[in-house]
Amino acid sequence: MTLVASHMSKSFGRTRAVDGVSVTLSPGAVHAVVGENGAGKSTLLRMLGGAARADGGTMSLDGVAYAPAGTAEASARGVALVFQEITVNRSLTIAENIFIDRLRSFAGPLGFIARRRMRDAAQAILDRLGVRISVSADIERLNLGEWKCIEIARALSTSPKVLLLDESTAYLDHIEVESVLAAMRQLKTEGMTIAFVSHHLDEVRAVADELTILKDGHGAGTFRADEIEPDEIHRRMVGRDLSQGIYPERPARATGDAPPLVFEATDVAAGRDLGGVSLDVRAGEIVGLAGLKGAGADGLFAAIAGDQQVRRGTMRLGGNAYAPADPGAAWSLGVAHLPGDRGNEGLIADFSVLDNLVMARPPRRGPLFNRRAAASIARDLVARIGIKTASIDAPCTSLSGGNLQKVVIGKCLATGPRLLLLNNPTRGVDVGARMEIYRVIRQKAAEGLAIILSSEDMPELIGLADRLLVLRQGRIAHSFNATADLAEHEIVRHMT
Ligand SMILES: Nc1ncnc2c1ncn2[C@@H]1O[C@H](COP(=O)(O)OP(=O)(O)OP(=O)(O)O)[C@@H](O)[C@H]1O
Repeated sequence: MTLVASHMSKSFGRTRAVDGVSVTLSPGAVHAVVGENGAGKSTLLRMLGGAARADGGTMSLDGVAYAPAGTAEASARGVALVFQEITVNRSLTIAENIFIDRLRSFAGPLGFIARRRMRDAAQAILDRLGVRISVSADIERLNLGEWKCIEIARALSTSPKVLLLDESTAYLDHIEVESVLAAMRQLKTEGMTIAFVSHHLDEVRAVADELTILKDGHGAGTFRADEIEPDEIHRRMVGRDLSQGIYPERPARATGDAPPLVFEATDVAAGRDLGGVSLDVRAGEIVGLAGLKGAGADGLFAAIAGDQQVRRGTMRLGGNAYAPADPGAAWSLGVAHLPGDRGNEGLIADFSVLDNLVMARPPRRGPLFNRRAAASIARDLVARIGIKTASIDAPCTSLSGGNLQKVVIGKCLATGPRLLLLNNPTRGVDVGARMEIYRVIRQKAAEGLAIILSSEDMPELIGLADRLLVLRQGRIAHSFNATADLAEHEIVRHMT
């Protein structure tokens, strides 16, 4: 099915999120949409998928006018959209989540849902996607990437002709990314029309036939994917040359006394995943953690951040025994945690940018909230991290996904922590903004902050971490004492 969208526009108040953008999505082809955070990618996809009403422009499907009033109408016309944020309902089963809009189609003559049939159908879709998820698994125990796969399966359950994926790979580890990219290739050969948003040009180059670049709501060109070089894409997206690399220079290794130890874990076991890990982090150090989902990094962060009680082993912070009873206790002892899922854990979306930035440690004058000090902290962070927002009082619901991520980072820095736990800090963040964030992280380390960085992005670990630990099955499988000359495959080799 061919989806033609001409001169699409959408404003939010005075923000022209999408301004006169045209795209043509063709059957049997994958069309990537790339651009900086806030460039209008999600808004464009949402209009195509019926989740946002266009202010201007026209669309057609195989030549027939198409102006969906909602996602249900789009779906009935054969267009399915996977949203950027996680929308899985944790109180439902995996199969119910996949068929959430069509539960009734599994109802028998007496109105009971034929659960077995629904489960089999759900499993068939997951298998088609190539991901190893069993429908009988407990949904609460799945990780973010697996939830994302359930959402993609939900989109496929309607047998769409057009599939729109908004940053669906951002939550996946590299094995899941491979599965989803392979599924996209397969769907393409079956004649599906596919559009997807990604900040990873390697993915774009791996599967896309065409790509459209958005810049500040405008179309900045549509190209055949094999006809444009990554540097040129970056230049058009960001408006500057990034070929010099996006990682800040590493400081020379200090000679003389080693900086003080900030954090030590000895044989720490916690939850389901963490089997016994020892590590230490010194002031000014960035220690990287690599590993597949469930390999232990999330469990380790949960233990350090006070989200999960330690089953065995000990932790020390600044030389003192450290066993936070809950996340509040960890924050107040100077441990800031940037969670992997900003939607569920990091932000209160209805609150303003200011409120979210200072939430973890609101400045006070006596017993009262000091709004003037809070505004000054918020303004400083907005400028330093480059948060694109109409004002510090705008609600976080008005920010694009990548800018939300920057707010979570700002929130962590605002507390002046001594240990910072970063879980995929640049998930969904565009390359230009990533560069800014890396600069801030490096600068904070230079000021003495101890940082543990867990990431699914191998180049990020190599580019930023001073040392790297590879986790496998809850334990440290390998340590690299330097990362400057590491190749991705050397890390991956220890992960599986
Ligand atoms: N509901 C909303 N209310 C107000 N402004 C909004 C709303 N949704 C989006 N915007 C604004 O529209 C612009 C485009 O946002 P959009 O989410 O489409 O960007 P994006 O390219 O998908 O970014 P990202 O890569 O960060 O996800 C941004 O300036 C954003 O702040």
